[in-house]
Amino acid sequence: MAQMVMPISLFSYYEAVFPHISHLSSLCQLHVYFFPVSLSLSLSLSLSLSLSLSLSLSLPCLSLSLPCLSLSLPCLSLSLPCLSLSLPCLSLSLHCLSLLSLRCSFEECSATAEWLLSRTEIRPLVGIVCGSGLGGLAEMLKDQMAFKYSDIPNFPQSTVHGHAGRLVFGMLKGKACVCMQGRFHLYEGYPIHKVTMPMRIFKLLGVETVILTNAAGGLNQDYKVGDIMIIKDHINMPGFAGNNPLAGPNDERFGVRFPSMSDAYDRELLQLAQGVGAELGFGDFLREGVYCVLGGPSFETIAECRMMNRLGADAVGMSTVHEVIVARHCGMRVFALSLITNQAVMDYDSQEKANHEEVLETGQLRAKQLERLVSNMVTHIEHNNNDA
Ligand SMILES: O=P(O)(O)O[C@@H]1C[C@H](O)[C@@H](CO)O1
Ligand code: HPA
Repeated sequence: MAQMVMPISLFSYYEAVFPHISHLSSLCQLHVYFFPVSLSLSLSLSLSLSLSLSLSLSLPCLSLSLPCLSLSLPCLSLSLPCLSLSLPCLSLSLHCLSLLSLRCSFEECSATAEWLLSRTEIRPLVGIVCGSGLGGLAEMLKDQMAFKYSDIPNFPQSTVHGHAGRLVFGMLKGKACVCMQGRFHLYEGYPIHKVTMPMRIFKLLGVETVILTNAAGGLNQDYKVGDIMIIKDHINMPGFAGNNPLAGPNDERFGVRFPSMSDAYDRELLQLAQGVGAELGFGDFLREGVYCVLGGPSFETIAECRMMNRLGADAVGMSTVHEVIVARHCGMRVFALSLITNQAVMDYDSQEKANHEEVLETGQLRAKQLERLVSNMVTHIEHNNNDA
């Protein structure tokens, strides 16, 4: 009897059972067949073992699945085949797929945080993320203890030039800090949960305040290359299409299901930055504005830049917003800065073209001022936990 391959119904099936898995297709290959009996086999590789048992009822146009058991053990590398036997109307399947690791679960983040805490005595209250070409911020830390991303369990790897790929613990003007010398971007191919996972690790390390920096293209016609823009708000373009790092089941141990974002950028920290900037004599190039994130890696078209500008964005980039959402979700205070490394091209007569080399060069030109602004701010930030 003819068998019908139903890959689409397979993915809806899996999304019903594991709604948090958005990158399943890249991990395993499965076939679903209708009619008398079907057998399918799959293999999955991952850093954690997860076992799930589901009961599913399949009719030609209906597939109903009930997860019965779901178990995951972080930090164990194992791959097991999955065997599923289906009968026309009723099927019972046991899936030994390493799927839950994709979520960056609480257990996985805790394991990473514990791994780090057991290797350093520094208990950071401030977490810093260095944008493209701004890794010099990490060099300001005294009594450093640095870990290569490739040595940290569950941590993604930096793949972009200008992002060194080191997590540096140390003291900045007497305050314990941890600094990501290199961040992750959607365009590197990481699932959005993985891009933002370091924020949850920051939280579990004890971080209370996150300072994020990035390189961005200036959309506001008053901005000049080299300006530093304090981010007062953002526009999450990928979020409009449902690409939000909090999509999927919510783990209340991190935060609430529906976090507010109207207070994403801490207003006291914003005021503090204005004050510190004025004291340092940075008034001429210190701005305050709205950052718009796109997925990248292609830079924007002229029409896209004009559109974003009309929507109220002052600068455009490819990062930060996802991290901010996750940091706020788990209750950390957020302050963020964009260095305007290039003018976004808004005019069809212009010969300018955005390019990564220019981004890195401008980073070098303003690096020292940006470092002074951040380090002076850190000295003034007050924390609940002052034992560190
Ligand atoms: O990590 P950030 O946002 O600073 O990096 C920006 C966006 C792209 O990754 C890159 C483009 O030059 O710089
Ligand atoms: N667009 C997007 N991301 C960027 C830019 C830009 O012009 N400059 C630095 N990062």
